[in-house]
Parts: sequence; structure tokens; C-alpha cells
Amino acid sequence: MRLKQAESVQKQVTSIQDRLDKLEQESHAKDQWSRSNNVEIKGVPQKNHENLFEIVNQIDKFTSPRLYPPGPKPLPLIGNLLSVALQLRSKKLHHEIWRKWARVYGNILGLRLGLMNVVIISGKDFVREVSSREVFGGRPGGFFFLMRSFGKKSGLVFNDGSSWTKTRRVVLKYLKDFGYNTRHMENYISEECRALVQLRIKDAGQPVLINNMFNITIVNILWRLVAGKRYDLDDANLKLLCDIITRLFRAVDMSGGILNFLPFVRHVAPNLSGYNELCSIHKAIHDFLRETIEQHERNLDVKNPKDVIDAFLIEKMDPKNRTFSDEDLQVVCLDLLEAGMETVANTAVFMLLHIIRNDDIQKRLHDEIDEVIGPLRPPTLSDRSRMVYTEAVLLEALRISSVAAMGIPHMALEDAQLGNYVIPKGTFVLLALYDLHNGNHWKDPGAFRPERFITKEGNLMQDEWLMPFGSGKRRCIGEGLARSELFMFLTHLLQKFRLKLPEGDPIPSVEPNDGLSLSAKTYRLIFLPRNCNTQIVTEYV
Ligand code: HEM
Repeated sequence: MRLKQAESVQKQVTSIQDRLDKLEQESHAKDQWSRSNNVEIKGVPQKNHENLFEIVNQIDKFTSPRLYPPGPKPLPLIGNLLSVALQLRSKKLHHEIWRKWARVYGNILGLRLGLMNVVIISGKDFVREVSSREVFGGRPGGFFFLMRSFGKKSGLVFNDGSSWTKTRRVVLKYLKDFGYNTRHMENYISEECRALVQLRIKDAGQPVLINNMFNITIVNILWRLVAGKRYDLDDANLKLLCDIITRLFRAVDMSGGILNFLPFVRHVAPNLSGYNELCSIHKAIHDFLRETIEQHERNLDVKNPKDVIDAFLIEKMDPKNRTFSDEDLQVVCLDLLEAGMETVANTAVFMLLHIIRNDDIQKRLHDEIDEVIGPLRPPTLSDRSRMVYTEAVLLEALRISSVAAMGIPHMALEDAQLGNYVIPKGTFVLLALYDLHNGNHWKDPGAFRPERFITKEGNLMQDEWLMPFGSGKRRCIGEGLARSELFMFLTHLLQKFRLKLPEGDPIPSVEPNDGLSLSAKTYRLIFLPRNCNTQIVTEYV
């Protein structure tokens, strides 16, 4: 009798599954659909549908074979790499390819890229589940990721296990000790914003290339905490270093590219595979970091550490507590520099891009800044609570640009079940954050509309679909810094300037460049002084 009941439910499940699959291909809305009330299940009252799905899930657990998630058919050895290459030829970005396939195969998309299993996770619930489960808290050790850290897992970003736990705890502690998320950090941001405004006053009225405008400012803020040092905004060496980091971020997407999936190709085609270029990029960044650390070693005062590097050097000297090597410290600095520069810079550049495309938004920002801060007093972080519209613009910029389009890859530490599938140990797990932020949930995802984050009563509203910094244990450690920087950049610049497109320049495109972090196509702006005459500007600076 029980067997018959189970068979009958199983039949209904199969028919539901067929319909879901069809619908998924047509409307790409399996999740929403299966929860919606329009599903007709014969003989079962509508209010019991949820229960039926629960029973089905339970039966599924025992009856269905535990399979790798579905995806396009892989070829021997190269897996889906050929299909990816073909898709890229028609100018698609990596995250768009994954998105297109996820629409066909579902929110847990299984790929085989060269020698690696890669699973793409879409939808809020699965993204949160993966981010919160310990078993998915690893980071892949692909060749591309390891070549930046002397061939081994080390540092913060591409590390896992007890070494990562310890490093993360210590880095956070030292960052806090030297001012992270405190008044000191605000002062550093404030000083750098003033320097930036001063630079724009110098070239006011002239077209300025925006794409690398924030790089040195951002490195300076971070480097005050990490290395106790700042550079002039036109420092040629630091400019070169920032350009090198930008090149690295453009060279490959977050899956790590061919060097991760078929690492032996570097022996056959070292130029074509990008291996030689990556080696020279990493060498330049490591030379800069080694020099910075050596300077600290020469000037170290063990009783009076001045920054994060000093604190690490002192920790390293303790014979009972020798967790970190010289190389580990170098990789931590590399992680902070790389993770902290491009992400914030690219978001800021996209933010100005959307503002210049929407003049009414610029006007509302000016109005709010004038009302809350006024023309003279430098903006402070405490202004944020009274600037709902500005905060909504920041959220909207984080959403629409989603520069960490696929997050940072996670890795399954053991075989693990997710939904009805098995994710084998060692699988790369990429989180489709861009899709989360630019999918149907937002109704008009392509429109830059800050009002979506403001309630009818005029309060700021969070949305659980928005997670630009990830979630769970591997959540970004730079979130506080990034949000503070974006607020201060925006308010300092718009307090003093009106942004204008140079005569004859096209309206900048919203289409991103691919890379480890998405970036905007090149565009220029003119900064027109507002609200101030030269004397006031001089006083401010
Ligand atoms: C708008 C700016 C930023 C965005 C959108 C962003 C986004 C992210 C995302 C999505 C992750 C991965 C979370 C996961 O694995 O699930 C991450 C991790 C990380 N971020 Fe950020 N980030 C930004 C700024 C920063 C800054 C300023 C810093 C430096 C202080 C930073 C340092 C890191 C580090 C070290 C990790 C690795 C954490 C770990 O694996 O334990 N990020 N970030």
C-alpha cells in the first residue's frame, strides 16, 4: 500500500519535474514557479502543495541517483572549454555564458572545464546556502591562483583550513589595531578625498580620464593602515604598479582561465596562454611588496609597531608562535592590495558613469549634499544616516555594477549534497552574484533607479538579494572600508563639482569589460566647480 502511494507521488513528481524543466527553458524561473500557487497538482488541495513538495524531496533523497549537476555535454579532456571559447567569440562575457547555461540547466549548473569540475550557483537561496556551509568554505588551489602565492596555499583570499582561519583572525585584529573602521580610517579617507578634490580643482574644466582616477587614492587609504605610508597622487612608480594590477585583473576571469584548467599548456604556449605575462605581472607586484617589507624590517621598533606589517614582523619573531613566514606576509599584503583596489575603483567608476547618464540623479545628490552638509564643511561618515538618497545611490551602484560578478571561487572540501545533486570534493564553486543583482527579482534590473532602496516612508531599505560582498564566513573583510570610501568619494566630489560629459564624447557605455573584477569601458568627464569660488575652494583644501 505504502509502495503504491509512493509510486503515485513519484509519478506526479515526474510530471511536475517535466513541467518545471519545460517552463525553466521558456521563462527561466524554476524557483519562483515551483513556489507559486499556479502549480496544479491533481487531487491535492492548493494549500497542501508545499507539503507535497516536501514529501517529494524526501522521497527523492532516497530514490534518485545522486548525480553531478546537469550542464552542457563535455568533450574528453577539454570538457566544455571549446563551447566557452565559442561563446566568448560572440563577445559574451564569462558571467553571461554561465547565466545563459544556468537558464537552461538550472540554478546548480555543472561544468567540466579542462581537468576541473566547476559548478555555478544561481539564485539567492542556493548562494546563501553555499556561502554558509562549512563544506563549501574552501578555496580552489588551481595553478593560476597558486602562482601568485609561491605555488602554495597561503595568505587570506586563496587559502583555507586552519591556516586561513588563523590568518583571517590575525589580519582583522591588526587592521583594527591600526585604525580599521575607526576615526583613524575616516581621517585617512577624508585626507585622500581632499587631495583628490584638489587635483580636480587643478584640472577643472578639462576632460579627465575617469577609469584610473581612484586607484592611488584607494591604495593610499589601505596603505596607511597596512604600511603606514601614502604616495603623491601623481607618483609615477605607484601609478605603474596600479596599472599592472589593472592588467592582471583584465587578463582572466574569476574561473582562473586556461592556466587553471589545463595548466600544462604553459609549457606548450607560454605566451598564448598568458603565462609569461602573468609571471611578469606577479614579479613586479612582489618586488614592490618585498621592498616595502624590507624597509619595515630595517626600521622596525618592536616596542612601537606603526602598522599591520610591523605587527606581523613582531609576531613572526616570537619563537613560540611562528605561524607566518616572510612569504606569508607578502601574500597577505598582495591579497589586501589586489582585493582592495580594483573592486572599489571599478565600483566608483561605474557609479559616476551612471550618474552622468542620469542628470536628475546628479541633481538630487547635489540637493541632498547641499541640504545636509552645505557647501563648506567637509563630508563625514556620520552624515550617512541623514542622507538616504545618497546611500540608495551607493546600493544601486553596488547592485548594478556587481564588479565581483562571480564572487571569489569557493571549493567543496568534501563530497557534498546540494539540492538533489552531489558536488564532488575539490569542485570549484562560483557564485553568480552578477545574475543575483541583475535578474528578474529587480523587475527593471537594467535601470539605475536608487528609489528601489527607499521605502514609501522615505527610509533606506535593504534587500536580501543584494550581497555584493558575499555572505557567511568568507564574506569580504573590506566591506566597511569599501562602503565608507564610496560614500566619501561621492559626497566630496559632488559637493564641489558638477559632472559633465566633454563636448562630442559619447554617453559612456554600461557594458562592462570582463576580468577578475568587471570594469567600465574608458570614458572622460569634466569637473565643473560648483557652490564655491576659488577662495572657498582654497579654504576647503
Ligand atoms: C566594492 C568593493 C568590494 C567588493 C564588491 C568586494 C567583494 C568581495 C566578495 C564578493 C568576496 C568573496 C566572498 C566569498 O568568498 O563568498 C570578497 C572577499 C574578500 N575581500 Fe572584498 N570586496 C570589495 C572590497 C574589498 C576591500 C576594500 C578589501 C580590502 C581591505 C577587500 C578584501 C577582501 C578579502 C581579503 C577577501 C577574502 C576573504 C576570505 O576569503 O576570507 N575587499 N570581497
